[in-house]
Amino acid sequence: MTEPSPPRSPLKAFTSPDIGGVVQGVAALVWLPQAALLAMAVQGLAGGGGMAAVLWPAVGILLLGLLRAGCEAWGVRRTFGRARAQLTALRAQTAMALAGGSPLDRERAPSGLAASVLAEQAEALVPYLVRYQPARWRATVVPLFLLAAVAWFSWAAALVLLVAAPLIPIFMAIVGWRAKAASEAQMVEMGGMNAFLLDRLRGLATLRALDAIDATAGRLGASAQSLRQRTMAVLRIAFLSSAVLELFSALGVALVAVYVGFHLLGSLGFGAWGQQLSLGEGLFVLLLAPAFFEPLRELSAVWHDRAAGEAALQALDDLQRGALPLPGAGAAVTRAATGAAGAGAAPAVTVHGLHFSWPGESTALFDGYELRIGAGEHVALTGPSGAGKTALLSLLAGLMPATRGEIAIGGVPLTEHTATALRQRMAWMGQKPHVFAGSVEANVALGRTDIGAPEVAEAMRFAALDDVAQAHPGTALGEGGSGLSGGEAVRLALARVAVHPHADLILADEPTAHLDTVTAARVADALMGLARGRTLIVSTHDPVLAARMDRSVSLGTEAPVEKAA
Ligand SMILES: Nc1ncnc2c1ncn2[C@@H]1O[C@H](COP(=O)(O)OP(=O)(O)OP(=O)(O)O)[C@@H](O)[C@H]1O
Repeated sequence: MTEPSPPRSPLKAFTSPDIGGVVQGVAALVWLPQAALLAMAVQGLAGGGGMAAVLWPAVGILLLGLLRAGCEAWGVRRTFGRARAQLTALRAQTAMALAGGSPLDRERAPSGLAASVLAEQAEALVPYLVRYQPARWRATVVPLFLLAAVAWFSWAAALVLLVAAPLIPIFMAIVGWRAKAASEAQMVEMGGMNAFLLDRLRGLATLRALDAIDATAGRLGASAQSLRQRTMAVLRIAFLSSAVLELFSALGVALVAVYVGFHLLGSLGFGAWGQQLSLGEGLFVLLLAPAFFEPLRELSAVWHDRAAGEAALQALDDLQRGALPLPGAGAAVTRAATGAAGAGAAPAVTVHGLHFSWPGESTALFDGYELRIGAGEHVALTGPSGAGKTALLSLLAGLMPATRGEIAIGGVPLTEHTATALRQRMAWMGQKPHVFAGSVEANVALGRTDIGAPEVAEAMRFAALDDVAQAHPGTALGEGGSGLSGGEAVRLALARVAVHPHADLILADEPTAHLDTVTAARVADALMGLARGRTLIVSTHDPVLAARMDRSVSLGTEAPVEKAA
C-alpha cells in the first residue's frame, strides 16, 4: 500500500514589505523636507529676501526631487522583479501539485480552468504585489510621519487630519468586502467560461454532428454576457472606493486650509500650542495636508488589485487540492535503491489484501483482493464493464494509491518512495492514448531524453506507423489526434511502448477495443511480439486477444475466476 503524502502547506500570502517597498515609502517621505524648503522660500520672499531667499531652497528641492525619483524607480524595479519571481515560483508549485495528482482523480480541475488560472488569472498577482502591497505599506507608515510633522506646529490641523483619515479605511473596508466577493465571482465566471470553451472546442465534431452548435453558441453568449456583468460589478466597486476616498480627503484638506487661512488672518487663534503660526509654518502645514492623504488615495487606486490578487491566490490554492494523489509524485527517484531499472528479468506481480474505494464513495471496488502473476506471464483481465479492470491496472501502475493492502512488482512493494522508479520499468497503453499536437515522432518520443531518432524510427517501423501519411517528416498531428484513424492511434500507442527502453512490465487497457478484426489481430500480434520475455497484463473484452494470453483473470465475480487458456 502507498502511504499518504505529507499534508500540503497552503499558499503563502506575501504580506511583508520587501526592501523595494520600503525604499518607495522613503521616497514618499522626501516630500517632508521638500515642503519645508518650499515654505522657507515663500517665507523668505514674503520677508523681502528676494532671489537669494529662493535660490538655495530651489536647489535643495531639485536635488531632493532627483533623490525621490531615483528611490521610486529603484524601488519599483526591485518590487517588480521580486513579484515576477514569486509568481514564477507559485506557478511552478501549482504545476507540480497538478502533476502530483492522479490522472484518474475526478475532482481534478478541468484543464481549461487550470490553464486559465495558471496562465491568465495568476497574472493578477503581479499588480497585487507591485502596486497594492507597497501602497498598503506606504498608507500605514507615511501618514504617521506627516501627522507628527503637522502636529509639531498645529494640533488643530493634526486633529482635522486624524478625524478625516480613519473614515477612509472604514469605508474602504466596507467597499473592499464587496470588491473581493465581486472579484471572486468574476474569476469563477472567467474560469468557467474558459473551461466551457475548451471543452466544447474539443467536442466540436460531436456538437456539429448532433446539431447542437446553436445551443452551445447560445450558452457561450450567455456566459460571456454574465462575465461582462461581473466585470462591470468589479469596476463599479473600484470606482466607488475611489469616490469615497476623494470625498473624505478633499474634505480633510479643505478643513485644514480653512483653519490655516483663518489662523493666519487671526480669526482662529487656537490650535498652535499657544503660538501664532508664521506664514512659512502655515504653508508647511498646508502643503503636508494633501500629502497626508496621498498614500491613502494611492491605496484606493490599487484597491481592486488586492481583491483580484487574493482571488488569484485562492484560485491557485484551489488548483492544488485533489482527492487522489499520484503515488510517488513528491518523492525522488530511487531507482538504484529499488533495483527497479535495468533489472533484466521480467517482474512478477503480486497483489495482497488490496482494498480500494474511490474518494467520497462508501462501497469498495476492491476489498481484500488477491492476485499473483508470475514473472514473464501474460495475463488477460476480463469481466463486465465497470468491474474495475482499468482501476486495477491503474493501481498496479501506481497511478492512484490503494486504500489498504500491498502491491509488489518484482518483489519491490509499490510505495510512495518506490512508485516513480517502479513506473520506469512499466509501459502503459491506456484506453484512450492522448495524442499531442506535433509530429508523430515527437508523439512517440514524448520528450524522453534517452530516446533518440533511430530508436523512434525503429519503434515506428515495428508498429507499422512509418507508412502512415501523417508520419511523414514535417507533418503535424492535430490536437487530440485529429489526422489519425483509431487504429493508427493504437499503433502510435504501441510505438510508445516499443520505444520504452526499460519496460519489462506492459500494462495495456483494452488495446483492441473498437478495431476491426484484421487490425485487432495485427495489434494483438504486435503486442505479443513486444511482450516476449516481459510480463504482460492486458484488460480486454476481446475473447480472441484473451485466448492468446497464458491465462485470464475475471473481475466482477464473487471470487476471481482464473482460467487456463
Ligand atoms: N475516476 C473515477 N472516479 C470515480 N469512479 C470511477 C472513476 N473511473 C471509474 N470509476 C468507476 O469505477 C468502476 C470501475 O471502473 P473501471 O473503468 O475500472 O471499469 P472497467 O472494468 O475497466 O470497465 P470497462 O470494461 O467498461 O472499461 C466503475 O463503476 C466506474 O464508474
